[in-house]
Amino acid sequence: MSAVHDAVKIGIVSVSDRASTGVYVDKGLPALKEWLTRALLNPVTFEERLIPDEKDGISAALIALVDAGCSLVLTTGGTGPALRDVTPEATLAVAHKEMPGFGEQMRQISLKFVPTAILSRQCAVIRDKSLILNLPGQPKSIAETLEGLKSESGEQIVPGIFAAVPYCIDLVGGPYLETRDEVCKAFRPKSALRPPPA
Ligand SMILES: Nc1ncnc2c1ncn2[C@@H]1O[C@H](COP(=O)(O)OP(=O)(O)OP(=O)(O)O)[C@@H](O)[C@H]1O
Ligand SMILES: Nc1nc2c(c(=O)[nH]1)N[C@H]1C(S)=C(S)[C@@H](COP(=O)(O)O)O[C@H]1N2
Repeated sequence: MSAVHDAVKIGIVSVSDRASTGVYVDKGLPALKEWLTRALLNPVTFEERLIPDEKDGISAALIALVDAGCSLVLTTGGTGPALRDVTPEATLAVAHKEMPGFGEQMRQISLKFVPTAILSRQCAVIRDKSLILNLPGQPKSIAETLEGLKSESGEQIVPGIFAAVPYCIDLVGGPYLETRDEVCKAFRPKSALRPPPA
């Protein structure tokens, strides 16, 4: 498997005052790893951070992960309206480009799960050759936004945002990400599809 799929380094960042100080056990990093391992065929190396809701510390972690070669960086937590929620500000502070479609689509998807979806200010940006994506803090929101909503028979009712992630990473010069269709069917234009190995 690993011979035919590009290796990828992914940064995962859980932003939580309480989990980072041990008030509760962090469920964000395990949920991110579980979903990404299930969804991707590529061999993945994870770079993990569990940090408090501090803007400068979050920005510094994002820069360090991009500089370490992470093609994709996912954050969870700190996207709401509370005073301490500053993950979107910290993300925008390191942006070279904003990718507003991801935040818009994630809020649309999340409305299928919770009426408070619009309280998340989650955003996505490009920095160098990396895509940085904010997800809400509720651990269950990770699979909800990445994978979307499926019926009991597995039929996709609302597509998750991860379907657009592999092509986005192609466009910024990153590795060729391939997904398990039953978890998340990635979309690329035909002209961008890599021919299967002979
Ligand atoms: N990293 C996490 N691990 C486990 N549960 C979490 C985590 N982050 C959030 N949650 C759960 O989701 C709820 C809402 O998350 P939210 O990000 O709003 O937390 P918060 O009120 O900002 O506090 P904190 O930053 O201390 O996690 C929390 O009350 C908690 O039950
Ligand atoms: N898919 C999904 N999106 C969600 C939620 C959720 O449970 N599932 N929670 C909402 C709530 S209650 C809040 S306050 C905001 C912000 O959450 P955060 O501050 O933990 O990032 O995300 C929203 N988006």
